[in-house]
Amino acid sequence: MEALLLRLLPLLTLLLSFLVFFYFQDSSTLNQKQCSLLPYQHYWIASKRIVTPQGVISGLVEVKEGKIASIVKEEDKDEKTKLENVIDYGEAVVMPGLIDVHAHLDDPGRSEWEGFPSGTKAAAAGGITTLVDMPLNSFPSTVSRETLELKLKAAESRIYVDVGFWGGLVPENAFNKSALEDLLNAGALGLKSFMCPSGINDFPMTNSSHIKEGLSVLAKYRRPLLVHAEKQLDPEANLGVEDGSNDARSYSTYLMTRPPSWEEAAIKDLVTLTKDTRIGAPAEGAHLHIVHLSDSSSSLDLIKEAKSGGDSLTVETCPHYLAFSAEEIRDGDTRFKCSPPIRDAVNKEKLWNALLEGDLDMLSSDHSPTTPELKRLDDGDFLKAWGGISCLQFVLPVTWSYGQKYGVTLEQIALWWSERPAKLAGQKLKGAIAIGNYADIVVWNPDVDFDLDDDYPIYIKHPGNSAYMGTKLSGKVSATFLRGNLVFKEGNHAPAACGVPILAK
Ligand SMILES: NC(=O)N[C@H]1NC(=O)NC1=O
Ligand SMILES: [Zn+2]
Ligand SMILES: [Zn+2]
Repeated sequence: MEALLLRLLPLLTLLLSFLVFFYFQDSSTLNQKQCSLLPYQHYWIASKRIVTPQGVISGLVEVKEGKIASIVKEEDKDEKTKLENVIDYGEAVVMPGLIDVHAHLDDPGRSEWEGFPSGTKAAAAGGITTLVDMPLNSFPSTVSRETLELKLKAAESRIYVDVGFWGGLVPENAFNKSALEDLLNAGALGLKSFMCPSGINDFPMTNSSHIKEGLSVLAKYRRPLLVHAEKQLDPEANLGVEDGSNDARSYSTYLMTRPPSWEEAAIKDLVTLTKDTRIGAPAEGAHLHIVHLSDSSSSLDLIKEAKSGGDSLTVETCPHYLAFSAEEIRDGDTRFKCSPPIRDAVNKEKLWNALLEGDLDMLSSDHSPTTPELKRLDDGDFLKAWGGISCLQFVLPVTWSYGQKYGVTLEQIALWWSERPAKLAGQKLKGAIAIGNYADIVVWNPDVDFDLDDDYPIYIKHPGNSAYMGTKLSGKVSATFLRGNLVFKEGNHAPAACGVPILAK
């Protein structure tokens, strides 16, 4: 009996390994099916307008196992190019997926404001394939290894696009080098801090000394510090709201509470500190990134000067500063409240110029949603309403629609929304349609207009809070590929949430 068993053993082992092999192959195919609306992993995307770093070409992009395997121009195609599984998008634009380096998804802790599933579904529907989540508005704030781990847990199997995480630089950890290193070693892509109250209790503001410390730690990691650059100059300013001479429902009242001089004062401090990031200076290797610039006057001049002096400094603005102006904001319409505030039309024109001239490096959403109650749409009190624009799903069509007047090109969109953000977030295999990169791709139709009304499929949690509702936009996203998976197609998402958390190594 024993002898028989011994002789059968090799056979049994073989049988068992076959079973194991087929079981795993089957479950991965199954899983694959749920991640992608396509039945294959090796295919070609054809279009007459493919946006590459070398310009817009007509041709084909070969996708194999999640990466871009080759790019073939129409004129270089011959019989040897063996094509199978071609998806022909015709005139539609094929562009690298957008990378939003500034979004608040509020998960865990305030998922009634947004949350990973709704936020990343909105991102996929809007052509964003990667976003970097801000360390505040969720609870607790992401300011340590432990709180980053809570983020990762909350994101598990719930993200429809890739998500990276900024860690928070706050007074509590700024002078604690090992705590900051711990947070960076845990994978935070960089740090973020505020120079004014953030509106979130467990995310207090930092001063210049905290920021200096942060930069010195980041230098070693070669990761950036993102700063909300507003410095509260006269918090006691009498706005006359109490005595009724200024109406809290009027936008101009809110505008007075946060003048451009706040941005200018913060940036003055920052450009003193960024001298340390120059080659040969003590914080060489660190980088400072100013988020959501609104003031296009003195603040911008200070940034330009620092850059030309060799400081490692970049700056973003957001679509809402480019789309809207203070003059148009109606009394009580708190959907438009954000900080720094949307300023006048002259300021907006100058921001566009700075973007076109290359003085502004990139765009981000600063999607900062909340509930309708906290947005105070019922009483329209600009002073009490939550400050934050809800927009994640719409940034591509908004940039395109409002940019028409300025002759914005497809290459510029890819530069502002993909290539430069990828660099800031340290993502070498993202941000461009290039061989070897992840196949993170958006397909969209610049010529298709749509109304953002109640019939439009919107995935952000509280569409009514968005300042873009009720507008007409051009540039409709038809497909989004994430690491080769077709995760969104014509209003439908792939069944499974197959985004990956992105951690720095
Ligand atoms: N906490 C938070 O999201 N604040 C953001 N909202 C806004 O309008 N500007 C911000 O920095
Ligand atoms: Zn901010
Ligand atoms: Zn923000």
